Amino acid sequence: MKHNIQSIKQRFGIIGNSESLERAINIAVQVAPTDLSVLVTGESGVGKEFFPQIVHQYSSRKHNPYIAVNCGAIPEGTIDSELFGHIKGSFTGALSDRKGYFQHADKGTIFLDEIAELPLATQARLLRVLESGEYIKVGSSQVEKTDVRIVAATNVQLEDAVKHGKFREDLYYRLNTVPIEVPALRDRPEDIPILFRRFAVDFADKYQMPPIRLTEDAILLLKKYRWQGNVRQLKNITEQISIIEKDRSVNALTLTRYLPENTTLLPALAQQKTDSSTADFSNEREILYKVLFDMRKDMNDLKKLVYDLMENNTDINAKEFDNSVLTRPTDDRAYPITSYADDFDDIEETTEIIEESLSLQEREKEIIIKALDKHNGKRKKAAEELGISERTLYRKIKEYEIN
Ligand SMILES: Nc1ncnc2c1ncn2[C@@H]1O[C@H](COP(=O)(O)OP(=O)(O)OP(=O)(O)O)[C@@H](O)[C@H]1O
Repeated sequence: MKHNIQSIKQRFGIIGNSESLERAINIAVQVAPTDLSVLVTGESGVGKEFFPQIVHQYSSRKHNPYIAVNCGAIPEGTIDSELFGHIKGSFTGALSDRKGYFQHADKGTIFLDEIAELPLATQARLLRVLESGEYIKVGSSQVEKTDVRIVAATNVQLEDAVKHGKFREDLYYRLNTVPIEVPALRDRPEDIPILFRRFAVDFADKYQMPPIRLTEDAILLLKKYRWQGNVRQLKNITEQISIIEKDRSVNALTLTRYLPENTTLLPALAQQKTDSSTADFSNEREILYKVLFDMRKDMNDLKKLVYDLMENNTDINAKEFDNSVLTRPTDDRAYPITSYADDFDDIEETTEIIEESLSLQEREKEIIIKALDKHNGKRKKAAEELGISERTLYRKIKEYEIN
């Protein structure tokens, strides 16, 4: 059956007309009626979650269960039991028999997100399901059968994980029967303005305000930006601007205040909100991070300028300073420096303080620990409060070795 790509996009709320995105959608629709496994790849925030849904909805399994499992959010100790179930008494706390997702999803589709996070032992169990539909519940010796279509997704290079012995090669080939690559936003800049417009209209609706619009220079800037956090980041920034800016016409200058320097840290914090009550908290923090980043950049520029001037033994006149270096993005005020001698100590001191407080990774770790403490170690709640996805939190916990 031939499906109209526009109606598919409309049905799933997918925005964008780029060839690479449409190609990915077409593959999903074409492979849907078969029972082949599908591996969806692409950077974080590109919209991978639409694809298993397309595969399910256009398959003969569409009236049966669709179960999405975030492998990265389940602790290693319980993942086998979650996926395959367990029998009563198989471990402390196993007070009764439990069905696993593979049993629940029988005759349907299971979406295994963040597949690279699966421990090797679980990978072996999964391979068996893929090859024969068989699995064994934790603590049991009885072989069970299931009829499940598997769609997996990952934002890491599985080939690398295979090379490093973290992912089974046989499982990789078995999953990768049909690969779907979802393009990064920077590789389809033509989709950026239309995504922005749609999000702007959606947030205008949500917050009962007129939609924000971009000026020409702002559109150019958006298209040039690297979007490490992809569509999720674009959506998040559109939301921030929609809430904060009174002037609904947004130019490039305004926009720069919301575009973080490209770092690995900020996109992680620029995740989609899950709960409106957490929106203010995380927005505030993101803005604070951005201000700190901008301040550090300004201070470094300033330091360099002062050292250069010192070295050249030049007579310093504040008026000769480039105002952009002395302008802080928070309020657009210039901070005039009247004499080098008077201010150099202050600058050094301030730089030290700022650099200290700008050990952002430390700060991030601290914030994560606080959020976990506050919610008695409950990752779901902590992730909600932090405005990041549970799997991002899981990754960060591992990265920072938080116990
Ligand atoms: N083409 C698109 N049109 C509309 N919304 C999109 C599009 N792509 C992504 N989004 C939105 O961006 C956000 C992130 O998408 P999604 O959760 O699918 O990303 P992902 O690729 O699964 O990322 P991760 O690997 O971090 O899980 C969601 O709110 C999603 O609705």
